[in-house]
Amino acid sequence: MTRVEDALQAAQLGVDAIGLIFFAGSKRYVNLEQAQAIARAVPPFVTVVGLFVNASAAEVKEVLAQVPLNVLQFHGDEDAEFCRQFQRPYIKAIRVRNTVDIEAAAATYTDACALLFDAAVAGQYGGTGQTFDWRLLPRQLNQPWILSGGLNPENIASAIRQSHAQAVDVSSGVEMAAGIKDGEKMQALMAAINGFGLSVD
Ligand SMILES: O=C(O)c1ccccc1NCC(=O)[C@H](O)[C@H](O)COP(=O)(O)O
Repeated sequence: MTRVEDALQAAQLGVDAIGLIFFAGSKRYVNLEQAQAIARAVPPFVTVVGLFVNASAAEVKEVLAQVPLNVLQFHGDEDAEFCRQFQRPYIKAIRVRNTVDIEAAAATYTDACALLFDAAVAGQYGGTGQTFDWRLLPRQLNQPWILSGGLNPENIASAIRQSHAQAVDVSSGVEMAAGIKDGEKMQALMAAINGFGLSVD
């Protein structure tokens, strides 16, 4: 989310969480002022996730001091020791190429509140709009996990059926332009997943 109005509409549609990207290399980057406005505007029952890519600990702490984030999401090459130092639950994003990536992540980020499985696209960390082979996903994992990567109103139901995901994370699939959400697409996505009873970010 980069705009208060998009975050409010998502909250109205019933999402469980919204994400704010503090990675300057993203088209969806938000500065501290934007982030504060969005985080303060959303209702208290919507989890505000702050997303970082290979930031320094000082950068993460600076954001935490100024923006009320509930959860941190690390989308780069951060190790578990780095991720667990901030007194916030954390999500570790994994760019999936094969089942070994998933098994290694589950063995490494044991204290993550969730693992997020995303598409692996060379030279990009996330928000790619690309799907990956959902058959690689585990039937059972001793950790909550989130399906991500190229999800949109058209493929979301099939993705959930095939992957058995209990939570999904969607970005470009509900946008009209990078960082600008499309209200109709968000509505269509939520309608498509209605009935699955899962978490949406
Ligand atoms: O969205 C970005 O611009 C981004 C850039 C760098 C790292 C992560 C980024 N997004 C993180 C997300 O959690 C996205 O929702 C996820 O990658 C899925 O994106 P999409 O395939 O566009 O739905």
